Amino acid sequence: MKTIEIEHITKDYGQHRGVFDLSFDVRKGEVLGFLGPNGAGKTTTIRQLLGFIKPDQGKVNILGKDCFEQADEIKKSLGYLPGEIAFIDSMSGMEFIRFVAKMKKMKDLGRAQELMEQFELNANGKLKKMSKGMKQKIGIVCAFMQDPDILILDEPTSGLDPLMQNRFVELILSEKRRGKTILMSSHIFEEVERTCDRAVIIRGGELVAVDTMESLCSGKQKRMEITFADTAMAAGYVSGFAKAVQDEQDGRRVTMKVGRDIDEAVKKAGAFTVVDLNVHTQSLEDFFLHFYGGDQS
Ligand SMILES: Nc1ncnc2c1ncn2[C@@H]1O[C@H](COP(=O)(O)OP(=O)(O)OP(=O)(O)O)[C@@H](O)[C@H]1O
Repeated sequence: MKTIEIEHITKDYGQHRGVFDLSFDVRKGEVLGFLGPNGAGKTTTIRQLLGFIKPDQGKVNILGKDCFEQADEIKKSLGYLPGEIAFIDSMSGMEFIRFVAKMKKMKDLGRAQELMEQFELNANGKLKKMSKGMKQKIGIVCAFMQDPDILILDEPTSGLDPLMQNRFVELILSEKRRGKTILMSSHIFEEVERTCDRAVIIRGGELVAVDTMESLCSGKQKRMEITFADTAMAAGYVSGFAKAVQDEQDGRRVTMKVGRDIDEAVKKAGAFTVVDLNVHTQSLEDFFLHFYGGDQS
């Protein structure tokens, strides 16, 4: 069942800025990664889901309701973390959390308290004196504290240190186990790889790819480096495995890029004496640059 449906939306800001004929959906209970370089149109898409702007063409629905016309009804089931949060600087973090809770008509702040503990957040200080990371934690508390069924998160870990990024991944995984539906834009490939079931990749406002993480990552390659006991063995290996290249400086060493043929690469080496072996996996980031093309900013 589709929880979020984006059907052929266009929001044209001119000069090829915006999103163009974009379609994808988020299924009930899945975590969908929404990826693309700066200016690709992720926030523009998310703002249409929140009903802040109306598509020029096409339809955006959440739970079968129109995101623009029925935004107020949808908001009851939705937790939203904006890319840039509009804080009221004169408030303390805790006052802001209470203010948001009041707007959401929440009475019980138990879940907010749990989240503050989980993210080691002391929200008593004034917002204007808080670091970007602390403000981001407040945004996370506000998005999750009502225990919504659907979460839309725009760059959720921006400003968080690696330890807190990890806590965030744990939070997403536990919410996923509880059946939540999550759409998350991100530049952090590791968090996408660890949390998402599928990913949508956009560039220049247009869809580039949509697939399961498993299938997207199956194209990831490894760089393998084998050192044999002598140069004759290395030459023998290269003659039997065309992808391998013998090192010009150290003739005992061969290097190659392997994917699904890793088994063949390893088994062929077994015919010789291996003295060293190194395997470097292509990062998800390097891998996705192939989809992004050369216009990363
Ligand atoms: N209100 C607006 N008026 C004019 N142009 C806009 C407006 N909002 C966004 N744009 C342009 O639309 C394009 C997409 O912007 P958007 O913020 O959606 O990208 P993004 O994928 O979220 O990027 P980032 O990763 O940098 O946050 C950009 O070229 C941006 O300058």
